[in-house]
Amino acid sequence: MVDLKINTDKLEGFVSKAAIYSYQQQLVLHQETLLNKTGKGNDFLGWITLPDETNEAMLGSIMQDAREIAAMADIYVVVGIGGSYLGARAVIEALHHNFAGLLTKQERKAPLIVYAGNNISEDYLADLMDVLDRYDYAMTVISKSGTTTEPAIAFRVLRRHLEQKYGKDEACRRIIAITDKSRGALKNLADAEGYKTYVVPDDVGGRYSVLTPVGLLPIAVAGFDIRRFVEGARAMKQLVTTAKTMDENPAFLYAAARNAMYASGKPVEIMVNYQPSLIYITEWWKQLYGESEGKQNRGIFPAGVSFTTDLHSMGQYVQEGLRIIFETVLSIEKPKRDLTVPAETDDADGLNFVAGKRLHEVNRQAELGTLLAHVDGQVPNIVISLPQINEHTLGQLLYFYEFACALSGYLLDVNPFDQPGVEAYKKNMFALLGKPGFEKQTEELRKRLQ
Ligand SMILES: O=P(O)(O)OC[C@H]1O[C@H](O)[C@H](O)[C@@H](O)[C@@H]1O
Repeated sequence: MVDLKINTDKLEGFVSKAAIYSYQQQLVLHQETLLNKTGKGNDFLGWITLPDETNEAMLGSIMQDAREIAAMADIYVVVGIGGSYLGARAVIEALHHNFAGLLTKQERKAPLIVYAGNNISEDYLADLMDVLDRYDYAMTVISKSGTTTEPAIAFRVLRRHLEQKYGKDEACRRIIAITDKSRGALKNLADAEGYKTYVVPDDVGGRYSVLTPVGLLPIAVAGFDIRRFVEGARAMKQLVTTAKTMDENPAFLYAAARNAMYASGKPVEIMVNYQPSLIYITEWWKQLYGESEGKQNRGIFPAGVSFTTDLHSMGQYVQEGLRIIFETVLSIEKPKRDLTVPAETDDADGLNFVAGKRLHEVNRQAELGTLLAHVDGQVPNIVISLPQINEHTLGQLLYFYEFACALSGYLLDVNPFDQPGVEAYKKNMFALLGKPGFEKQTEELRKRLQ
């Protein structure tokens, strides 16, 4: 069953319902194009059928690995960047206790997941190793291409640390590589060292890979139910790949609404949440939409805020800054916990008017009040709601975002499955570091920096 809902009522007055519904026919064609694999980037459509293809054998193998890892490690290091880590982190942080790092392993019932290889900060990695000196740990290194610099450097450093700590054979038992089936430096290394490996399928790009072992292994190690997660995605797949009208298909409505916003002069979409645990869902969404749509000098700019925290910083800009923004609120109907505001006899802080109310009720009124204030400030709002955060609803949500992204990219007439622009910084970095083969650029760039 799908329980994700999308509401575009608060776009009224900015774009007409007719303008949104005018995308209907195109969306039906794009849906077919995706399923028939006849559109742009059609060699990267393997993600569409992942929810059906992830069978019991795959889930069983990952869950078995997760049990073994849990038995040997207090900490599990996930080495990867971009699509090779954001999906796992998004789901894990959404499901985790907010202070998982301060709980014991027994309380967590699983190793603590930490992340490396998503930056090149010396301080970050050195600080991480201080911690890894003190705890039992294991790690996975995830890179589809197997050649990305950030995770490759982190893995080189951490591999040395792991081998010094446990010896080569035991270190080998504690490493799983997730990469291309046959190509890339990581694949070569994994073969040479004898690491266990999982494959990122050729036709699944990094940012669409959360339903492969790239996302599933870390999520399982963190103690969450990957079967329910895949089931959620499967339910959403069934809906968004078959429903042919805007009213039935939430991916149609989201893709159409955001394109109508863009066409009306609002090129910035801010994803809003009211739970800090959802910040990485926004980070994952930013990569998905930013890399998929930002090309050929077009695309909606994906930004994110976490309210009410950011109402005390970015709130001012959203309310009164340049009117180029629309918001998409990810609204959660029911919290996982139960906490009420206590009553005080002297009411010195004047808060007795909320005494006895759940904190969630206060948060909810903040959400509704903000929605109206922002709409009054000329910031239209789309609302995506989930009854609660759990593995099933997250599976639905992530697949919904993926399918809507593919449709939205086609509406913008770009290839939503490539990211040619990402290479520019890499080439410069290699040249500046003096990588063999980049000699000419090295000289040119160094001159420009003098
Ligand atoms: O999995 P990898 O090949 O290491 O790629 C990791 C990430 O970095 C690349 O530069 C791309 O921009 C991302 O789309 C990708 O997810």
